[in-house]
Amino acid sequence: MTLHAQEQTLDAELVAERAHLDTSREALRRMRERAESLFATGDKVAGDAYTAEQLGRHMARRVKELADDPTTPLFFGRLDFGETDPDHAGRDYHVGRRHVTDELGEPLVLDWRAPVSRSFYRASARDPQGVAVRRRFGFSTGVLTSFEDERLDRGEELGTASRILTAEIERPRVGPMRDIVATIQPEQDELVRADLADSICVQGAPGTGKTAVGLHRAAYLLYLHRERLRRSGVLIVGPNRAFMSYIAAVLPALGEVEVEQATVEDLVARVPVRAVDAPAVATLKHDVRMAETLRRAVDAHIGTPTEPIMVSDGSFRWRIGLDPLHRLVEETRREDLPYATGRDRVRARVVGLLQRQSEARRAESPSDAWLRRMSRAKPVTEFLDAVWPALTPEGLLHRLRTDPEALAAATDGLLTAEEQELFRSGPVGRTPKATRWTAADAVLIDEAAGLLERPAGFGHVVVDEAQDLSPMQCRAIARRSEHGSITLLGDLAQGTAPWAATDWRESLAHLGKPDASVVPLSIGFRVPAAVVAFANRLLPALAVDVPPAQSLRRDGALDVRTVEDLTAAAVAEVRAALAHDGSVGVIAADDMVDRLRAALADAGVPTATADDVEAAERVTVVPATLVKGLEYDHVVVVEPAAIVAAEPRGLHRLYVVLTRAVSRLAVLHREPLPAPLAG
Ligand SMILES: Nc1ncnc2c1ncn2[C@@H]1O[C@H](COP(=O)(O)OP(=O)(O)OP(=O)(O)O)[C@@H](O)[C@H]1O
Repeated sequence: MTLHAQEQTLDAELVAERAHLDTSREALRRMRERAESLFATGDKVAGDAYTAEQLGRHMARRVKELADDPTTPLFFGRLDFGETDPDHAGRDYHVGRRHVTDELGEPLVLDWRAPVSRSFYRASARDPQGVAVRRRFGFSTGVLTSFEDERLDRGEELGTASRILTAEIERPRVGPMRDIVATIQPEQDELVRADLADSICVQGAPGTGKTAVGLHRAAYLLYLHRERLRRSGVLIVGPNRAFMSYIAAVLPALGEVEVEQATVEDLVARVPVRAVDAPAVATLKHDVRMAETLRRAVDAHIGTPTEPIMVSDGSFRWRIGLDPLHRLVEETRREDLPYATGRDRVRARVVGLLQRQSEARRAESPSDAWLRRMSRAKPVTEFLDAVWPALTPEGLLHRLRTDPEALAAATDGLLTAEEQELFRSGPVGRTPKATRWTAADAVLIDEAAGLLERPAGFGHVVVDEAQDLSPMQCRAIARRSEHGSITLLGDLAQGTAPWAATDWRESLAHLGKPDASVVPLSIGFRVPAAVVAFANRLLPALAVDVPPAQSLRRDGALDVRTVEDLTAAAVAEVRAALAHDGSVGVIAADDMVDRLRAALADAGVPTATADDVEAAERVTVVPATLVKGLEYDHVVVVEPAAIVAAEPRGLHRLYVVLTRAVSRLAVLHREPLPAPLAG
């Protein structure tokens, strides 16, 4: 074929693909219209209010799922199967964000999560999986502009050399996080498509796509186990509000609108947090020994019966002797139920014994009203209050804080006398209500609540930035995933909390998933190679055993320089950065942030805050403690020494800060660089 003829063929193919895109968009529009009209008539056809509501919710969700964003491509790939494939001989499929079918129900676009689509991510020249040609499409604001073929049947494979993949990775970043369905890499896909029953822990250097993998796994599991997970729910846990708002749009863009997204603080928010613990106190409260302390404190309330129960019932008087009462309490204790369930059980058993006596005398079964009356009879309640008193989580913690004897008994052999004193230090109100609780108290109160009543669990929980969870926070998550599985995502090198994990096995044990596999991700998609090399200088000083990051990105720029006036230099750097596309993040120690914001405002550069991901301003000034998990196209780091000095694990913080840049990193310093960087 001549060059000209080849070009003509390519043009004709592009035209055909565009036509397919138009047809698919039109079909999606019809699907949505159908869903909308059903939604509108749903309440008229449904029999009762409950069904109408259920149906209404289902249809509303369906309409949302079928939303079409004209700026994102409806499909991004195509698979042409070879003539000899047993299942799909000679067929071709477009792969996209959701299923689109024509009026006859024939697929126009296959959901990326469908079994066939798997080959789009996993087929290779060595293992073509029946695929003759894999095609990737290039788009520009929703318009199909190019495609790229890999003839797997001829042993051709582009891998990470794909032009379209490179363009996607190197795209200047703006605004919130986006999905990566078009370019999920094989090692990521393996994690995304892991079985629902499998709990996994992903250890990955900055920018290796851990967050992306976690979110896509949630979407994949919801697709595969829709009914089950809709009932039990899927939960995404992240470190702070800024991060949650950064990732919030990814799942809805994939059609998944019903996933709960929360910080650990949100999960345990049973009491308002209105006080701050001294660091040593917080560390003690997050220690796993607190779990045993609370368990013992709850158990200590279970008493021994000392008197029989006597209940008057009209002309009858029932009596339960000490022996059966002892047996009944012992039996219930052995059942190891949540404490409040145990209390109900003891009450029910007492009423059962009364019922037996009544039946023997009256020769008839008692009515429900009688059973209710007996269960509320004063002697029964008094007995319960003596041997199995009602407890509240706040009351339990308050008692430990205010009653040294109760604390000593609960921590015997667990906490030293000094630790007990430390635990009781800090102001505490006269009553639980009057107490200003701290963030660590909230975690303890949640633990106590879990001992009293089991919380409803989720079918799957994705935990991001998990290296920063304390043992007690891990347990809070474990309670919510007891019967489900988890995806734990993190990087030990980025641990900045005082209790940060140094070994995933320990975290997994606290999370109740000791057998989960720990899988590394090593290819970085965010940070350019030169910047990675610079940040990696810190690794030996971080005292963690993790594989260093490798970058897929050869582009990017690093500029480290000494300056006289930090603020003026930062303003000049931001101005220069604004000449490029993409977002600009100025990261500094928390106490420098206001000054930088003010200086930028004076220079006529408006700035946004990290939690406002939809902000019109392109420049965000972010305190170093809030930047975890985020990324900016151009990052300006101001005075690394101050970031390190601000907290005990300051070098880990600096490692996080230096790995936020997508295209360019400028490091401005007046003081000498921290030692490991100065090499
Ligand atoms: N397969 C991929 N194709 C294109 N972009 C990708 C891919 N995987 C990850 N990315 C992009 O790389 C960047 C980093 O991804 P992500 O935030 O998930 O990494 P991370 O490992 O969670 O980082 P951190 O450790 O800093 O939290 C994001 O912009 C993400 O969209």
